[in-house]
Amino acid sequence: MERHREMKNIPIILMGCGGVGRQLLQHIVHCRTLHANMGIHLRVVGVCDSKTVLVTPDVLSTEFDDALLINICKTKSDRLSLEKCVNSGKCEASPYSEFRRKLTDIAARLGFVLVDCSASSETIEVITQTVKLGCCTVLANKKPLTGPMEEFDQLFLQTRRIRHESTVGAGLPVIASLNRIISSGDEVTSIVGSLSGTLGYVMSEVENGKPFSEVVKAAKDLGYTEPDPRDDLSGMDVARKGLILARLLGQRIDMNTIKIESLYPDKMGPGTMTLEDFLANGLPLLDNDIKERVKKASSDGKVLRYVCILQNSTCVIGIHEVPKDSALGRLKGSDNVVEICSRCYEPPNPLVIQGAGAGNDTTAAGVLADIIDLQDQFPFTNTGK
Ligand SMILES: NC(=O)C1=CN([C@@H]2O[C@H](COP(=O)(O)OP(=O)(O)OC[C@H]3O[C@@H](n4cnc5c(N)ncnc54)[C@H](OP(=O)(O)O)[C@@H]3O)[C@@H](O)[C@H]2O)C=CC1
Ligand SMILES: N[C@@H](CC=O)C(=O)O
Repeated sequence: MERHREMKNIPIILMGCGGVGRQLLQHIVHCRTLHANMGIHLRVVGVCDSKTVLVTPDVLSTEFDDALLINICKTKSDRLSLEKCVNSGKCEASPYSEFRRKLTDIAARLGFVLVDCSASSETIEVITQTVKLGCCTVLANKKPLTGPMEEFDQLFLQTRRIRHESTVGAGLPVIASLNRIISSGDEVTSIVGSLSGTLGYVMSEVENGKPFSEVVKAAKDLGYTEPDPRDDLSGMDVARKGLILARLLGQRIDMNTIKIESLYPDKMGPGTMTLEDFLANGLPLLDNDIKERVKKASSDGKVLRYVCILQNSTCVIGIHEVPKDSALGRLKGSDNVVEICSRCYEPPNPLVIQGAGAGNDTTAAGVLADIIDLQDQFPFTNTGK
């Protein structure tokens, strides 16, 4: 029997074609049948990186076909320019300087989901502009949510059109769970967690006797770290997650109110050392100190974990010695754990969310689920079979 089904076409423009962005495009291609059965078609009409913007010639009627999407992934993973894809499908390339104008032009004609898989602090303006024009946004990038409070407020004026699950805990349902608790009037009293896949992995590997410098490089190769792993080691990446959670709880705070412990000295920072120099020469200088801290903790039956504590309107971030048999102490690899205490989830029985907290696959899966979650913002466009 023929089943007629209403379909939704959801146009997508992707910013950032690195590990997460490429994986997202692959997930979109692999999920075609699943999404078709759900009555959804994800129509990618634009992709950009830091230098080039690719868009379809007519965003109202054309889209990147799957062969082009796969070619974009291959081109970027071979570290070539997106311009190389122009001959392999229906698309036009422009320099990044035209990006903002192009996107706002498109947004005036077509509602789309602007997906931010970059690690840039410069995307906030175009996100806010297009959302104002009626578009939706999905973020893996934490920076647009962790700038000045006014930027956050501006963006969240359109809260129904914003999803950002992957900004905390990668694909884990941390934001969704917290939003449900908040919207039910259940007052959150604390959130304690190991929120960095990189630092979780690093701490559990140094515990096994491996040198700090080696495991940081391994975390980078596994796709857990930020583009510059110092963003993880400085605690900034965790601080951004802490700030996002705090702001969701209604705290009107900025990054400068968060107490952060860095795992490297200022003199090894991005302002003074190149990334290459840091990885080759800076990191090994930190091995001994971490080894000694691991040894000391172990002599007390404890292990080191990099922890974020949100309590009494403060956010504190740094290394703690925790019992080996605690929820934090048992963490392995890149897993995150988040414990939320509230009236309904009173200590010692918090709501616990645990699982893979970094990696391109799980992060891109979180982004894709967010896109699908926005389907109600898009009309039925045709009747398919
Ligand atoms: N990896 C993980 O486990 C997780 C990552 N995230 C977040 O996902 C985001 C992406 O991470 P990842 O894929 O690992 O990062 P990558 O460094 O692999 O990729 C970043 C991409 O963004 C592009 N880019 C840089 N600046 C801009 C800009 N101004 N406009 C558009 N694109 C730009 C880069 O372009 P070019 O190729 O030209 O350099 C690159 O393609 C980050 O914000 C990260 O914090 C969140 C949760 C988990
Ligand atoms: N670098 C981050 C990636 C996810 O946000 C981490 O290690 O957790």
